[in-house]
Amino acid sequence: MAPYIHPLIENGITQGSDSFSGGKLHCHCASNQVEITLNSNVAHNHACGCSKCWKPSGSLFSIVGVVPRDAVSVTANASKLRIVDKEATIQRNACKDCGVHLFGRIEKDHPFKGLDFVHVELSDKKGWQEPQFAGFVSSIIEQGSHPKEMDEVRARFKAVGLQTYDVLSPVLMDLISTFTAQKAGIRFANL
Ligand SMILES: N[C@@H](CCC(=O)N[C@@H](CS)C(=O)NCC(=O)O)C(=O)O
Ligand SMILES: [Zn+2]
Ligand SMILES: [Zn+2]
Repeated sequence: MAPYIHPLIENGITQGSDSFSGGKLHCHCASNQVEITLNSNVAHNHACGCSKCWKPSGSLFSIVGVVPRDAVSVTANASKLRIVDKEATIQRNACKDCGVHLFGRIEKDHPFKGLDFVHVELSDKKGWQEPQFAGFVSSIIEQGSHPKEMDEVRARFKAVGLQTYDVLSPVLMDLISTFTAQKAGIRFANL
């Protein structure tokens, strides 16, 4: 059986709009949905195969992007949110009833602090940035995907025009290493 990556990929990638300025995300509860409002489009939207990012049922990957945390507000049923793992770098706020992750936030010193991680399929609007690449691809093996299926998974991404990486894209890896270098006292001119 062909690997099922994620609805935003399997239903055909919809290109985002440059003028799109955000919308509301809802959890999967039938009533009293948790709602968050984003006053921004996402950036660095990508498929993530890691075990910690929320995936819709039947999908091998999560699709996750970032927004400035100032652009995120919880606008309904905040009392249903709980942090999945308080020790994790990304504190993923999930609905305690349906399990959907609404937003992930970084509180510790980190290159991506200030950005919240969100899943745009929780919105019914169009215009969100389309997925740009796939990261943490090999991590799906840790959740039970057979190692021999990996060629097929990577080929599926390639077929829809997305590069695959086993950590993050070069742009994001460079951002992380730049932050680490600066922490160690290295100064770069003209960044
Ligand atoms: N192979 C590990 C990778 C986990 C991982 O490092 N995830 C990345 C991508 S979301 C991360 O930045 N995690 C930080 C965190 O979860 O707090 C897994 O699948 O659990
Ligand atoms: Zn819910
Ligand atoms: Zn992840």
